[in-house]
Amino acid sequence: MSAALPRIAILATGGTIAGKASSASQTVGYKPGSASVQDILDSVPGLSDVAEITAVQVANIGSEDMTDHIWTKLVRETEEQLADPEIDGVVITHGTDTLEETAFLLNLILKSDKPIVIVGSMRPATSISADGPMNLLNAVRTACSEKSVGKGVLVVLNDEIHGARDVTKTNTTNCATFASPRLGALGFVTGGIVDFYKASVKPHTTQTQFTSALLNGSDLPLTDIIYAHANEDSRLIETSAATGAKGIVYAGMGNGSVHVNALKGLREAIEKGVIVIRSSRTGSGAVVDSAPEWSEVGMINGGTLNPQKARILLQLCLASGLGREEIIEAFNRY
Ligand SMILES: NC(=O)CC[C@H](N)C(=O)O
Repeated sequence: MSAALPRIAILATGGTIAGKASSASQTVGYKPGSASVQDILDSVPGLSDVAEITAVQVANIGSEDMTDHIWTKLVRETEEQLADPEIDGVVITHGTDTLEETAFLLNLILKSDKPIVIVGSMRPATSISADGPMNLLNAVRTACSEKSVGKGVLVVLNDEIHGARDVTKTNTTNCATFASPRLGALGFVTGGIVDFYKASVKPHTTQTQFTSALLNGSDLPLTDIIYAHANEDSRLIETSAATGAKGIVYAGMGNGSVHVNALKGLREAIEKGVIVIRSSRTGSGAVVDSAPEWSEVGMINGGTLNPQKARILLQLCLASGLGREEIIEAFNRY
C-alpha cells in the first residue's frame, strides 16, 4: 500500500519551522533552527499517509544567516534528490526571512520538472497554533501533486501556493506574511486538495540559461543593495565600489528614483565597471525608464524584481560573465 505513495525528499535548513521557544505563548525572540528534521516530521500527524519521506538535515540556521556556502550545499543536495529516479519531488524547510531569495535562486538554476516546494512557518514549533505542521503537510501534498510538475520552484505557507519569482515576505510576524504583489497566489491547498489557477510566464528552471555550476567553489560575485532615502549621500555607494563590489542594486524611491547626492557615487561606480540596477523600495510595481539622467549614467532598470531578487539575478549574470547588454536582456526576460 505505502509503496504506491509518492516519494518525497525533505531537506531541512532551519528557521522558525524548526524553532523552539521557552513557552507555548512565545512567538518572538526564540531560537530558530533548534529542532531537527526528525522533530519536525514527528509533529505532522498523517504525513506518512501522504508520502514516503526521505529526510536530510542540510543546515539548521536562522535564514537571516544564509550564505553562498549553505546555498551551494543545499543546491547540491537538492540536485542529488531530483536526479534520483526513486524521488518524485523535493520539499525544503526554510526560515522565512530569506526564503524568497533561496526560492528565486533555485528557480533560476535547478534543471528539473519535478515539484520543488519551499516551506516555512511564522510560529515556532512549540507555539500554540503553530503553523509549521500544517504548512509542511500542505507543502508535501503540493510536492506530491501532478499539477505541480514543471511549475518551477513553489512556496507554500498559510494554505497558499506562490511562485518563487514573485513571492515576498510582507509582514514581520503575521502567518499570512507571504504574498506575490500584483500577481497573487498561483494556487491553494484547500482541505488537502492542491489546485492552481494561474502561472507566471517568466522562464524558470529548465527554461533558463543559468546552472548550478555558477555556485562552484567560490562565492557569487560581490553585490550590494543600497537603500535610498531622503537626505541621502554617496558614502555607502563609494564604500561599496571601493571595497570590491561588482554589482550594486539601488533600492530607489518610487519608480527607482535616485537621490541627486547618490547619483555622483553611482556614476563613478559605473565608470569603474560596477553594474548598477535601479530597483525600488516600494515593494510593488515595475521600475521603468524615468528621468533621463538616471539612464544616461548607465543604470539598468530592475523591472518588477524586488531589490533582494534583483541582486540574485545580477549575481548570476555577473557569475556567467554577461556584459551590460546581456544583463539588460536578462532583466527583461526573467
Ligand atoms: N519565521 C521565520 O522563519 C523567521 C525566523 C528566522 N529569522 C529565519 O528566517 O529563519
